Amino acid sequence: MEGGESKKDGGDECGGTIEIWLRKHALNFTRATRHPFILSIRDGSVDIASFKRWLEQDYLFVRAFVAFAASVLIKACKESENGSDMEVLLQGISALSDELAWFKSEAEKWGVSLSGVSPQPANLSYCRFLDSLMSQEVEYTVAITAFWAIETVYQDSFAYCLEVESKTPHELKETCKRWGNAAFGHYCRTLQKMANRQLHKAPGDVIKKTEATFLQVLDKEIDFWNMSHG
Ligand SMILES: Cc1ncc(CNC=O)c(N)n1
Repeated sequence: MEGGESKKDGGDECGGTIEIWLRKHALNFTRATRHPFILSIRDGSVDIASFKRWLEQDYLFVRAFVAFAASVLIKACKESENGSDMEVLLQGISALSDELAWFKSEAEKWGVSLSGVSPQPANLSYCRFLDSLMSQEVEYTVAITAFWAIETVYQDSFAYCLEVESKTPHELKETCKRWGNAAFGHYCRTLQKMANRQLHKAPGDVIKKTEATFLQVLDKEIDFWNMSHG
């Protein structure tokens, strides 16, 4: 621990609320980040049709995620103490712009057409959930924690596919690096500190609501991976 700074603001790497929840809900977190689809990428047995299905659906998801990210940014702007949160989120949105461009070029590479894709039920359900979190009534604490969880599931999942022992096919390395790279890992840890800081000063009912939302994100992510089975 470096000095008292991280303790005071609730950003404690081992004792923050988020770290407690990650231990308490380790089974759910593992289900979301070690899904059979991810394991199949990591061991090289991945079915390319599954990968293409995931790519199509995730492109649609990310378009909805941009709107959610913008809503989190607005909440951060309204919380006067969160000047630096606003900057982190703005950078995140800027990265999503590159990400949409990446989806288009990746789809072309795989001969996938993104224009005719319709969202699967699990995707629709996840997008509706994001919509519900965009409401003005949803506290910044709830929204920033959901945002952290959504980004972190991808970071943790794809970083696992890049570990030295992994047998991830060469053609999928780029995809894994998109979310599994060290800079994205750092971004997720920054989001985690932001969420912890909010939770540190939140009233009990908001903390409860945030924990339930975190668990909902994990369930939605599992359902999303399940779509790749077809
Ligand atoms: C279903 C899902 N969850 C998280 C992410 C990662 N965030 C933005 O890209 C994603 N692309 N898709």
